[in-house]
Amino acid sequence: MALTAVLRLPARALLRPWALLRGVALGRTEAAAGIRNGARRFGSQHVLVEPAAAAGVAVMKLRNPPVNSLSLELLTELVISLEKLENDKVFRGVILTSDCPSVFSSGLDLRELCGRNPARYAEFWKAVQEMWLRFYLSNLVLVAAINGACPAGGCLLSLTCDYRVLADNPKYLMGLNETLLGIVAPFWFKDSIMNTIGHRATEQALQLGSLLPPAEALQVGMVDQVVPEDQLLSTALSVMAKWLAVPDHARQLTKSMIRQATADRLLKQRDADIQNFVSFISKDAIQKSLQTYLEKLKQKKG
Ligand SMILES: CC/C=C\C/C=C\C/C=C\CCC/C=C/C(=O)SCCNC(=O)CCNC(=O)[C@H](O)C(C)(C)COP(=O)(O)OP(=O)(O)OC[C@H]1O[C@@H](n2cnc3c(N)ncnc32)[C@H](O)[C@@H]1OP(=O)(O)O
Repeated sequence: MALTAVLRLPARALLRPWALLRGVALGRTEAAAGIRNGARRFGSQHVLVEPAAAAGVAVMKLRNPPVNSLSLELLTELVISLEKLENDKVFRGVILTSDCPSVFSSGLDLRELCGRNPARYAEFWKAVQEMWLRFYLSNLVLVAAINGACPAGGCLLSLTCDYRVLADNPKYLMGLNETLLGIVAPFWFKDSIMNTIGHRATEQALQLGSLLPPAEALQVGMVDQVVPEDQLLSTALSVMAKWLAVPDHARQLTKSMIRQATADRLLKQRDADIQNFVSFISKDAIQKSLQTYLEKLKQKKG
């Protein structure tokens, strides 16, 4: 089912997440197999959601091969999937991870930032904002199990989580590298990282566009734990158990007390932020810079 068709579905369908997601994305056979096995397994084209072994926990996997770039479709499906889990009283926590080998997410889809018209840029940026706001303020416990490279928008997505566990692999670099592309991380990207690693570390990481290997990401506080790759999911589940031992209402109000002010800064100026983005990204110099970066990425293999 096309994304536009999903968005046209009636509101009551959106309140019945599993029916919707099953219909959206799984072929009849796969959906039937999920029910037959007694394990409900749901998904959309780019997001797979399955219950974890632990009660009340879902695993949400990004699957937009090859590198989980955050396209308009993936961003929209992420938000819909999270909303479904929030509306399903069964779930209290989500482990966010990748279904693509060696990449958690390559960040915003660069094809969304190049050669599009202003209306499309605006639509895309609104979806980026929405993803950040919904994940950052989610009342569920979100644990990122980072099983691959995590640059830029991928890092932002992980920063919305309550806890980050990174698999120990020197190739799994993480950070907000926007300056290296000749672009500027917006204030709410900056707020997200500054709330996590502090003022001084942000000054360096953001200006230098640092992509840190696991040991350095841990040292600076960008992640909370680094573990061998084969222990990533079990560690995420242990962390989740600890967080879920706290009564939801007390934890949720505390989370909101800490995060709402940061979210409000964007909420108060969403439209201005979109206009700012559209005008910035449409500049010839910025487009040239992004095209050059994309070309270099493509030539890397050759
Ligand atoms: C005054 C102004 C004030 C305020 C500013 C106002 C507004 C703000 C303006 C802009 C803000 C924008 C914020 C942007 C955030 C972003 O997230 S931009 C994206 C940044 N991402 C990256 O830099 C990562 C790039 N990718 C990689 O480094 C690597 O691909 C990888 C380490 C993730 C994986 O490496 P490999 O496994 O080796 O895979 P390949 O490199 O071979 O890639 C495979 C394939 O995928 C394509 N690709 C990679 N990343 C992206 C991407 N992000 N988007 C689209 N496509 C991507 C890559 O080109 C390859 O394509 P093919 O060659 O196979 O066609």
